[in-house]
Amino acid sequence: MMRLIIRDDKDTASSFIANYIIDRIKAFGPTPNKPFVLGLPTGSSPEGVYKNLVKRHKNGDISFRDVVTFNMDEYVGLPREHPESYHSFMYRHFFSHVDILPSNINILNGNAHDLEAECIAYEEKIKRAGGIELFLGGIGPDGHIAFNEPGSSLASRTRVKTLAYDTIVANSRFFGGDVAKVPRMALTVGVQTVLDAREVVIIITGSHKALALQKCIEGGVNHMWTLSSLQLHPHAMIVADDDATLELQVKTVKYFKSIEQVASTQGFTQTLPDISITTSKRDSIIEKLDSPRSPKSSSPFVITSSSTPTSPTSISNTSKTLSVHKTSTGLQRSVTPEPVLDRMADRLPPSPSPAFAKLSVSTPIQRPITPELVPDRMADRLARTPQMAGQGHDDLVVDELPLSSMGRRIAV
Ligand SMILES: N[C@@H]1[C@@H](O)[C@H](O)[C@@H](COP(=O)(O)O)O[C@@H]1O
Repeated sequence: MMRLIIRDDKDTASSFIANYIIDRIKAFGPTPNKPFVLGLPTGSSPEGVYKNLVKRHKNGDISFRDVVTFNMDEYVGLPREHPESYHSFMYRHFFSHVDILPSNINILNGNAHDLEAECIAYEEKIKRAGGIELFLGGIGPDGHIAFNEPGSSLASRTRVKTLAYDTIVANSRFFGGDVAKVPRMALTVGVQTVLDAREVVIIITGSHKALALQKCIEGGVNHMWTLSSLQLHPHAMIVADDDATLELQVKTVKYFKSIEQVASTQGFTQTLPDISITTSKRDSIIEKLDSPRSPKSSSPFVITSSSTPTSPTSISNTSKTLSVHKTSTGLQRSVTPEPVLDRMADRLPPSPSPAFAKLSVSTPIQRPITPELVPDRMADRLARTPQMAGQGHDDLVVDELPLSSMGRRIAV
């Protein structure tokens, strides 16, 4: 399920994420041949995360030498050297301060001659790098992720995008408050590009993002709040500060806080993707779990706890993690045995029954309904169409229905 981690303020949310990313990189153990692929955002929200990453790097806690990065987006037509280009932002806040190899940095080129080709090539490059291990992101106040503005397809991939007016206004603060100076278009990874990452971590801070957080967590999956697509991701985590939770129900906040608390007191860290499980292995596990049981293909996987070392910055300092293990017994999953899709049929008496037969359309049902509460005038229209009688529509013709003392009779 989606995790929501709540911290008091932006600083503690930022350091939580930075520590989390460092833990992930360390656990992955990247090498030049097997680098850790990290998706990165811009914006004011992740600035604190970068600050912490740089600090930890300077302390000698983490190296980015074997990390490959893919940025989410870039403005179209803004010179790369412009202080507000996402290229400039990334070097200013992160790349210039750590040991990442310039050849490992990938940012969309918003000045490419052929923008569409640039986007296609970017997707290809991500694929060639083995896919994104962890995508860090922020959101706009309208719930957009990267530049996937409201209404973006949830199946979208890297492409050219016209910015929504809300975003132009919000981002004008980086252009001296002048809306006219904000580029109208951007290149952005798609919603599906983000969902393809093995893990997604989103930072949301400030009361101006509270409605977006509420829509994305308590609302349904909706292309008008593109972050809500994370509900479909098996390993998504949102890290919010208190202010960003202002629109959430109290019980939602309490529940997510309790998950973290219980995990910590019970000695479980909520491990996300098993680093050793590659996409293909994961897919085959899912396939096995989904395939019908047979002596040969039955999938003996069960969720258990195991002891593995965790770093001091994990959610708890205990040593248990949740992971998938093989067992010698058969499939053990605590799911409802058979999905029960529709119980309504059970409630209807078996047909034909006298009660059911009475429901035929030619027999008006008498339902006392207050006149002004009848919004559907169809019955009236049908009754006023005498030519339909005798034309094979007898079953549709209803009598002119007298008003009863209780209200009005209608036919269905
Ligand atoms: N394309 C970026 C998004 O990736 C970012 O999440 C958003 C929020 O920025 P901020 O964190 O400054 O609110 O800004 C832009 O629209």
